[in-house]
Amino acid sequence: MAQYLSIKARHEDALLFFRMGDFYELFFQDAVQAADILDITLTARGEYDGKPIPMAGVPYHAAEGYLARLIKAGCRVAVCEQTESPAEAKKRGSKAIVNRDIVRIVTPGTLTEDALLPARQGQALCAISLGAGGTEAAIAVCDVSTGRFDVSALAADALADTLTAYPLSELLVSEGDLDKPTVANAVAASAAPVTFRPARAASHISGQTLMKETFGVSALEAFGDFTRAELASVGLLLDYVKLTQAGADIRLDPPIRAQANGHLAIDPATRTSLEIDRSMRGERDGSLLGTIDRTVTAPGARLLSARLSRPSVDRAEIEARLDAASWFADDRDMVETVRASLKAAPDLERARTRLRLGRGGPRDLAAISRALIAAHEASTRLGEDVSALPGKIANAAEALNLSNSLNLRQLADDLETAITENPPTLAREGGFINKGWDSALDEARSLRDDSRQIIAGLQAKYAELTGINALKIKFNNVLGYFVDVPARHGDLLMKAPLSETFIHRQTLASNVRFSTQELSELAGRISRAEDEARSREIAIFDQFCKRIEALSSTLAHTANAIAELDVAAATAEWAFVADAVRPALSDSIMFEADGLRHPVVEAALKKEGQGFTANNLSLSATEEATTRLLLVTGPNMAGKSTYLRQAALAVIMAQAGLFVPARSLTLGLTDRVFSRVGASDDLARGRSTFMVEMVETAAILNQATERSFVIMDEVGRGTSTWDGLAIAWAAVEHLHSVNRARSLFATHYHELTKLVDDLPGAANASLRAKEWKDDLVFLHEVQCGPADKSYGVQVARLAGLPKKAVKRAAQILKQLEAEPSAPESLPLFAAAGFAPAPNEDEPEHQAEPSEADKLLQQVDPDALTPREALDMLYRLKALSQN
Ligand SMILES: Nc1ncnc2c1ncn2[C@@H]1O[C@H](COP(=O)(O)OP(=O)(O)OP(=O)(O)O)[C@@H](O)[C@H]1O
Repeated sequence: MAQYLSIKARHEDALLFFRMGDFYELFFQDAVQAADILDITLTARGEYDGKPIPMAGVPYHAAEGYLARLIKAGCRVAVCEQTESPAEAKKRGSKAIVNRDIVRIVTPGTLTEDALLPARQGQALCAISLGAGGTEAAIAVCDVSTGRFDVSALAADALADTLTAYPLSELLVSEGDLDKPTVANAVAASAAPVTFRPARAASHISGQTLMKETFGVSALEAFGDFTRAELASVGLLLDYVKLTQAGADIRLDPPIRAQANGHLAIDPATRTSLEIDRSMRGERDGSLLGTIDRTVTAPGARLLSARLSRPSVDRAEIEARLDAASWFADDRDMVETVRASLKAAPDLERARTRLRLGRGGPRDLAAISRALIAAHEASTRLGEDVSALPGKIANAAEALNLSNSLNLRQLADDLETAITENPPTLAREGGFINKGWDSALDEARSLRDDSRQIIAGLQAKYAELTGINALKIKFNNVLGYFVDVPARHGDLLMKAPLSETFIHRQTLASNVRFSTQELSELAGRISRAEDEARSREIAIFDQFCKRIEALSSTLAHTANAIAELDVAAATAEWAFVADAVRPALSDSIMFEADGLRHPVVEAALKKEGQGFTANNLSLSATEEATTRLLLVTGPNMAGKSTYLRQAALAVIMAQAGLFVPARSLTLGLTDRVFSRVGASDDLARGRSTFMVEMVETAAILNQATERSFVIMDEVGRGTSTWDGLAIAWAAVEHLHSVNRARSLFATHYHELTKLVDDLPGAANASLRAKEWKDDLVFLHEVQCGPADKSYGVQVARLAGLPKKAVKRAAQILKQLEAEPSAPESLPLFAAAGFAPAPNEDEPEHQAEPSEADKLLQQVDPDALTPREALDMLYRLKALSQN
């Protein structure tokens, strides 16, 4: 208990997994909490302060599953192992306790086990740090399971957007930054578990020191010119990795400095509403990624996911990705052969990292060998002449071809020869090295096997000696090898002369067990040979780990090449299936789509045997007279949202370097995509539906630039009609005249369609529907010009509203339409020649009080006689007419 308590005291914030033999035990409050989460038995062991100590335990060989559940439930787990064997402890005295120490702290952002990680998704542990002025920030992001490590500097108010572009599993924040609004905002937007760290961990000095230490360099220039904030974020990150790895060396690849503004910015609300990698229900199914992902390797799947989450703004990079995909798209057979080879490649990236971290096993060695062989095979399919291939494929072909690296070839060959077909997860289980690889191992094994043979022979000899045919030689963990006879023969062996050979060990209800001198000697020989074999195997395993560590950066390169090739082939494969094309990129600010479709809606309709109607869209912010803002109207359910979303998705896919579902698309590179689609409460952050809608609208109107792409759906519907209409009206004008972004604006306010008369860059489009025999038929076709009406009541009927209610709604609608105060007569529309939105930089004009105002200010109504009041009214009327 003293040992337990001293270790626990250092890890108050984590559940302590205290290794005792074959179990991890938890005590006190930890036990109560874990028993509750894991649904395991809570027992008690010993006493502390006169009270029983609550205890719960999990078997070590099944610990991964339990760990996964605890992490999912938001816990952190400190794993405490026995750092010596009981035999070693005994050397210090018969009562000595085995030494124990923390070997690792498992947190949501530092997982490496396959069982604990989704294979097709990365995990990002991210540290954020603010510069001294509070406007500059930096983030350091790593994936402990693959070794990737990125650092970037950015504006503080871009933190939230950037964070949500990563598959964030844990966010590290310095306690010194706790009260900064930009940080609080980023933390709230990220929705990942947050770990607060002492401010001293986030110093640029600590960042410098740790980085030098980790990568064994004396100067950091080789990695780039880091800002103070970047170094501080690196310090925060590396300090935490070190802490959770309990002093083991940090094993990350050298940092890649992501370019500031190197990505298409997508804010968290847009990300969610466009369902890029998660559907609204939080699942991968039904998201864009879930629909288009045809990768066959785990690193490929993670790369595709990263590209969709962080599309590029670098034209050369996007073109290079598209070149690679196009090369495959021209040759379907090539796609099939390469994918077939890659399919056999296990997750090299994570296997490599587990081995580097000392958490790997023989299965990871086999994974590396199989991945290298599969990758080599894929590279040979790409053709002899690498120079004829597009850049990315040529690079991958060279990296994967084992003939280009003697060391890798040797490693792959050796692993293939040495490691058995189905090796165990843990090296100490043994039996994973093939016969013929190591003569000392073979010798130990044959000694063991020979002795086993002799033991098998002993059974026949003893049966003959005793005349007991049912005599057996068995083995268990308590007695080791023993002679087992049915109970009725027990006495015979316990009496002379047989009792001289057979030594009684155990009497059970139906059996009696004995040992013999000869058996014990043989058992000793077997166990020594087994120990020898095991330590030989572990030594061989360690040698392989060292070779892998030495080749670590080459292997990282191989894993990247596998991912690149896989994504390019998968893009082409999806293009075949979905009839997608390569987008053309342009420098002018345009969006010209012919026959554009929504990949997810189309796939869903296809499953039901229905077709999807493709539509065109042409926007350009380059020239004044062309349409940059399209007002989209149409009945409910006509396909407005789908039309808007497919355009935004096409921008994202194209800039991710993927093909787009269209007959053709030309896209002027976009700096940001904004989407305000549908509204939901964000009660956790104390925001009502309308508030959320306005916050998102504000973000767009404040930030969208001429290079941005904006879709806005039904802005203003969360409040009263007139307020909503007024807000929508103002938003359209602002988008058109101030932001000047390429925009699609869907609305049910038909009054807005008149705006195009005054806004030269705006036009109307509508989705067609036909009334047919009292029914409504949606054509899903976009046409020029505004829609005639909403058909809301018809849609309500389709949705199954009670007949009585539908009838009543139709009646009310008729009345409203007939009333003189219908929207057409609103003052809002009288002012059709709407003045341009006031420029924010200019102070708003303060009108002088009018003569009538001045007069009114002097009047005290209570002091007036009725006669004077009437006079005053005449004077005011005269003044106002002047
Ligand atoms: N181009 C299309 N081709 C075929 N079906 C489509 C198309 N667009 C939309 N749909 C179908 O119509 C349904 C409704 O589309 P959507 O949500 O875009 O309509 P909406 O006009 O935005 O409706 P509301 O105004 O009620 O929000 C979709 O779920 C889809 O099944």
